[in-house]
Parts: sequence; C-alpha cells; structure tokens
Amino acid sequence: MPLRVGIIGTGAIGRDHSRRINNVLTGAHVSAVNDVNVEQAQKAVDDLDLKAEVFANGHELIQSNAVDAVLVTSWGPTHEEFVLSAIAAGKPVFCEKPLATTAEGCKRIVDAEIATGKRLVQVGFMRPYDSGYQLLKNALTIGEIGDPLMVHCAHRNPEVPESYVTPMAIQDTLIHELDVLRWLLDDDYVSAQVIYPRRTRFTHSKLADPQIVLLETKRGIRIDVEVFVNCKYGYDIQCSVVGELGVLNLPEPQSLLVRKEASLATNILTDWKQRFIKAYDVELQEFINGCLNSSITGPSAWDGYAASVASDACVEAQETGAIIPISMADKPSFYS
Ligand SMILES: NC(=O)C1=CN([C@@H]2O[C@H](COP(=O)(O)OP(=O)(O)OC[C@H]3O[C@@H](n4cnc5c(N)ncnc54)[C@H](O)[C@@H]3O)[C@@H](O)[C@H]2O)C=CC1
Ligand SMILES: O=C1[C@@H](O)[C@H](O)[C@@H](O)[C@H](O)[C@H]1O
Repeated sequence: MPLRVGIIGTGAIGRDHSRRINNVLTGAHVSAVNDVNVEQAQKAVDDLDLKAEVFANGHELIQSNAVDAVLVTSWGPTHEEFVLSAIAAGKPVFCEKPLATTAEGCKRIVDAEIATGKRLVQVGFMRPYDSGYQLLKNALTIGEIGDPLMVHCAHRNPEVPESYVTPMAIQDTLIHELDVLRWLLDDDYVSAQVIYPRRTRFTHSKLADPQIVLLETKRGIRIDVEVFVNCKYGYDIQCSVVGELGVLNLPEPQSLLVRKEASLATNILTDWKQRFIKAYDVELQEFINGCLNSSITGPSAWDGYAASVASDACVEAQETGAIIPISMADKPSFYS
C-alpha cells in the first residue's frame, strides 16, 4: 500500500517535493495538499497532475484519514505548529529547514517527540546526502589530511526577494552549514561572531549582505562562512577543510568544460533545486522508506534543535557584534 503524503505549503520546494514523490521516488504518492493561498494549492494539483485533495487548513490535512505522513514546506515561522500537530496525530513528519526559527521552538518539538516514545520527525537537512559532502566526510573519517584545523565556506545565492531580511541569512541560509559542519566534523560549536563587509549595491535596507560568520568548535576548529545572497553570478556552495596534512575541497557539481574560440568555459548552476537535486531525492526516499518500515532515521529533531541553538547565537551576534558563547545540552539517548 503506497504511503499517502500530505503536503503543507505548495510553493517552490513544496511543488518540487511533490514532483519527486509522484514521479521519481517509489512507495508513496501525494494524497493531499494545503496552502494559505488555496488557489496556489489547486494550481499545484493541476500543474503536477497530483490527483490530491486540496485542504483549506493544514491541521485538517494532518488529521485526515487520507494522509499517512506529512511534509511541511510552508514558511519557517509556521513549521513548529504543524510539526507538533503531526506528532500529536502520531503521524511521521518531514519538516523542511528550519525545524523552528528558534531553539526554544525546536526544543518543544523534541520534548513532544520523546513523549511519544518513537521517532516521527525528519528535518530537511539534505547536504549530508549530497555525494560531494559524503566524499569530504569519508576522507576526514580515514584521516586523509590528519586532524581538521580550519574550514572555509561560502554560501552564495544569486538574489533574494525584499522579504528576505538580515536574520534570514542565519535562520534560512546558514542553517545548512550549521547542520552539515556538525556532521562533517563530528563536533559542536562553542562560539559565534558575525562581521559585515562593505554592502553590495544589490541588497536592500533590511538586509546586510554579504555577511561573514566566524565559528569555533569544541575541538578548537575555526570556521568562516561567507553568506552572500545577492552575488548575482550564480548559486555557489563552497566548503574547504584545511587539515594538518592537506586540504579537502567540496567537489564542484558536474559540468561540461568547453574549449572553444580561445576560451575554456563551464556553467554555474543558478538555484538550489538543481544543485542538490540528488540529495533531495535520497533524503525523501529515506523518509518514505522510514515511514513504511516504522523506522525514521534521517536528520532528527535533535539535529534541528542543535542547529537552531547555534542559529540563535549567530542572530544575537548579528545584533550585538559580540562573540556569543554557544553551549549545547547532551544529546538524549532517545536520539542515539
Ligand atoms: N532544503 C532546502 O535547500 C530548501 C528549503 N526550503 C525551505 O522550505 C520552506 C519553504 O520555502 P520555499 O518553498 O522557498 O517558500 P515559498 O514561499 O515558495 O513557499 C512557501 C509556501 O508556504 C505557504 N504558506 C505560508 N504559511 C502557510 C501556512 N500557515 N499554512 C499553509 N501554507 C503556508 C505560502 O503561501 C507559500 O506558498 C522554507 O522553510 C525554506 O527554508 C526552501 C528552499 C530550499
Ligand atoms: O534552503 C534554501 C533556501 O531556503 C535558502 O533561502 C537558500 O539560501 C539556501 O541556499 C537554500 O538551500
């Protein structure tokens, strides 16, 4: 019996995940959709030929007998209520990042999930499923470059809308590095600082762009992440790990090298849909398989909480200009 998935939020990624569930992955189909913009939900059903029921309210979708599992792909500030509602209904829920926009909100989700006694939540941290990051992880695991000492990252988007403001550079964008670097380094953060270079003329009054985030880990690794969301030239994710014996660089996405007319050229991707298309497929197939086997194993609510603890500190660092300490509680055995 295929898994019947209900999707809350039929915007960019809600549509993309609907497409992949129905047309790429196995074992599931989209049975229900909801969006505050109901016309948009209906348009997703029509455009993608979803054969899904349109619900006027996300909580009614969660309660429906036509829904076995829930995907939350609405705006970040709405995630906590829907994830808590799915947990209360005893239904597995895949929540796009961020799990909640504050650590406090994530902790409410952690506590609610632990109270049920079983894993129900997977968070949409797709980078650990990316083949390039897995090459980095494997090389670090075998000690290819000795102990990691420093990490240099860049998270560049071509442009963002006027609704995208300074804290979102952390809560919506840097949250990916905050998660993947914990996993990559098997380490946690102890401090955060944010510095502001000269602003690009392509930003707006409510967005400091670019930003540089400086992090330190428990093992003393120093990390710098450039967050530049109006870089204009493309969607460009860089990660370079410097160790005692050498340097590991995240591979560039595969792209043809064209030698022609005294030029050597290759393309740069322009958005996240293509840059991580395989990672999205793998993470969601893992979620579907987990639901069918009653064993959710992907990035957990604790991972969402841990990333948000660091995210909260980075937002405080944005506001104060100070170096903000980060302290993490021990991971509950429930998530071991
Ligand atoms: N993992 C990744 O790489 C990516 C993750 N995301 C995450 O996915 C979420 C959605 O992002 P996008 O699709 O880019 O945004 P979007 O704005 O294209 O779509 C969000 C949709 O949610 C709907 N919505 C808002 N509040 C709602 C509510 N209370 N109930 C029902 N629907 C509601 C909006 O009407 C909109 O259609 C965000 O949390 C974002 O951080 C987005 C892009 C990539
Ligand atoms: O999660 C994503 C977006 O929500 C976010 O706005 C972008 O900055 C990220 O690159 C993308 O992966």
